[in-house]
Amino acid sequence: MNMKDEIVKVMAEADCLHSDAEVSAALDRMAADVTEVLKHANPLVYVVLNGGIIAAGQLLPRLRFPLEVSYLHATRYGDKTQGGRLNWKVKPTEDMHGRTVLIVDDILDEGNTLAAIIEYCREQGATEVLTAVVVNKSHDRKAFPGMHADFVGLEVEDRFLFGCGMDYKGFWRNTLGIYAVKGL
Ligand SMILES: O=P(O)(O)OC[C@H]1O[C@H](OP(=O)(O)OP(=O)(O)O)[C@H](O)[C@@H]1O
Ligand SMILES: Nc1nc2[nH]cnc2c(=O)[nH]1
Repeated sequence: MNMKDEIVKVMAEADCLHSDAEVSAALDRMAADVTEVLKHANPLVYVVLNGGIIAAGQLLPRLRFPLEVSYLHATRYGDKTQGGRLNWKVKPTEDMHGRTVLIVDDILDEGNTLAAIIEYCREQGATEVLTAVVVNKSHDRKAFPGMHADFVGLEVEDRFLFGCGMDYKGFWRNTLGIYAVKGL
């Protein structure tokens, strides 16, 4: 099967775990929670590329207080369904010394990605580093016991997901709804 046919088939056979409307409602709740905590903090928001693009694009316009936005690029899955060593493609460039930093990503799975980013931001002098993810995957393989995000939209089951920033072989990041690959 060629790649395009495979990509179309994966979506046709996928299980929709959360509809567009459910994700949208979760983002509303997240935005309210983030606002409550950070409305006076003048945070520096870091979007984690590539997966955090949709999360940030949907969450940030819901935040009606002053903030700055930048990006970093760190990846450890590539086209695979299991993560490897974290590859920093672009490190943060803004001065975060003394700042409250909010990291925005699509998913907290094992948490190695966010753990490394949090550590890096603290080393760079951030006063406080908070994290926001659209989904937290429920399982007992977190990077360390108690690893969690500060703001979570939805809890999802332990399957390989795509949509809302998460890719299947580079495709289908461009949905709001969240899907699980058939059989994975
Ligand atoms: O909690 P973890 O097990 O570390 O996994 C979470 C990370 O995995 C995905 O990124 P990925 O490495 O697939 O890169 P991408 O964002 O470019 O797709 C996702 O966007 C998170 O950043
Ligand atoms: N696309 C995708 N990327 C991930 N990164 C960590 N977990 C996942 C997942 O379930 N799907």
